[in-house]
Amino acid sequence: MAESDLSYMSLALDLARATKGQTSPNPVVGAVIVRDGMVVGMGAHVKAGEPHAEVHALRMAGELAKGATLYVTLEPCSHYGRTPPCAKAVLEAGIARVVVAAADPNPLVAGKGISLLRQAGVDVVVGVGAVQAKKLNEVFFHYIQKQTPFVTVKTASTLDGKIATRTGDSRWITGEEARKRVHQLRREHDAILVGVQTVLADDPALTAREQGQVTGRQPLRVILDNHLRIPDTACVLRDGHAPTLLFASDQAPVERQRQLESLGAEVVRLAGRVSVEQVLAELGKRGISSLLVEGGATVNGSFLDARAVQKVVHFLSCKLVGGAAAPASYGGLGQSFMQDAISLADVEMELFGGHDLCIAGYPVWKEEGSATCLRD
Ligand SMILES: Nc1nc(O)c(N)c(N[C@@H]2O[C@H](COP(=O)(O)O)[C@@H](O)[C@H]2O)n1
Ligand SMILES: [Zn+2]
Repeated sequence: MAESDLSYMSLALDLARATKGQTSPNPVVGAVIVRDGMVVGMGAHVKAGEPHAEVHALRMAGELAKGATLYVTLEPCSHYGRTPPCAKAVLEAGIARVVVAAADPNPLVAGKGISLLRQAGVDVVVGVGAVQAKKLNEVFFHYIQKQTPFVTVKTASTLDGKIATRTGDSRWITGEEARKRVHQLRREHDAILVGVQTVLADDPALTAREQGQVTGRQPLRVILDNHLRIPDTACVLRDGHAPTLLFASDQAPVERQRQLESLGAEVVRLAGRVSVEQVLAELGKRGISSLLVEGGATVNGSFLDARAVQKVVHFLSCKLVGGAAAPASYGGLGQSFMQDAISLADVEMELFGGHDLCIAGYPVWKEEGSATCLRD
């Protein structure tokens, strides 16, 4: 692999990274076209339904694309979706060499883009920057294969593992810098989920804010509420910043559902008690590819017990509150033995404001789980 291949791919990865959070359910993709050592075109996929990264780069390069090398972070597509196939456009433009970071796991593409190019005589190299490209598109890779959202559980606790004091006070565990990062995380997700207990205790807005202002794309707000106990006055029903979806049991009062619908909320009734598996299947059907769970101990524990967590983002604040009755980040059944503790892989740490440590990693699941109901 040539040194220059890595550096041009790194530019393509930067272009893709810049669009994080705005292309769902599509991947983030960057493309760079190089001819005789000069960058003659570049582009990124900006929004689902709009042209793919390769098309933007080809348009910029124009005639200069002939005989050039295309660096692209995801395999050029071969299918007619919302837009025509990029592999065809690459061939028509006369590109001589294509360097791909990662193959596309979309079953409609899955290697066909690469084959099409190779069959037409284009020199194709696959795997340059693959690790970074796959991580950048971890949401897309999960969703396109499972059809359920990639779940990130975000929690904040004190150093002694508490998410609130014994009186239930939880504002604020972390400082402003860490909270800024949480709003960025919210903006990058399609939906954000809490349980009704969190709404009753904190009345959160569940919006993505910048300097106190609700700006940009907002996640769908999802509340797990078996008995429809959410009050009419709840911020998520009143502020109009984003739609609110309530998951309830089919035993919940029909009259209450009507009242909540008249306030603009959507209610989905599920057979029996609301389960993590049912919620994820329903959100997946609605095209929600990423879900940020910001629940209390019960909801977080339910996701953990269901083994339905792809990523953990934990803010650890250098504070102690003590109190045997003060709740911890994850309730639920939990593990009986330390040897069954769920380890995180690919752990990354970042310090915010000098006192809040953000630990992010990927739970390693040893086996498949079974249906887990929410207890409230
Ligand atoms: N190589 C590549 N570049 C892009 O810029 C892309 N957005 C994709 N996406 C692939 O095509 C599917 C979406 O197609 P439409 O936007 O509906 O036409 C997406 O699922 C990926 O497989 N690929
Ligand atoms: Zn394409």
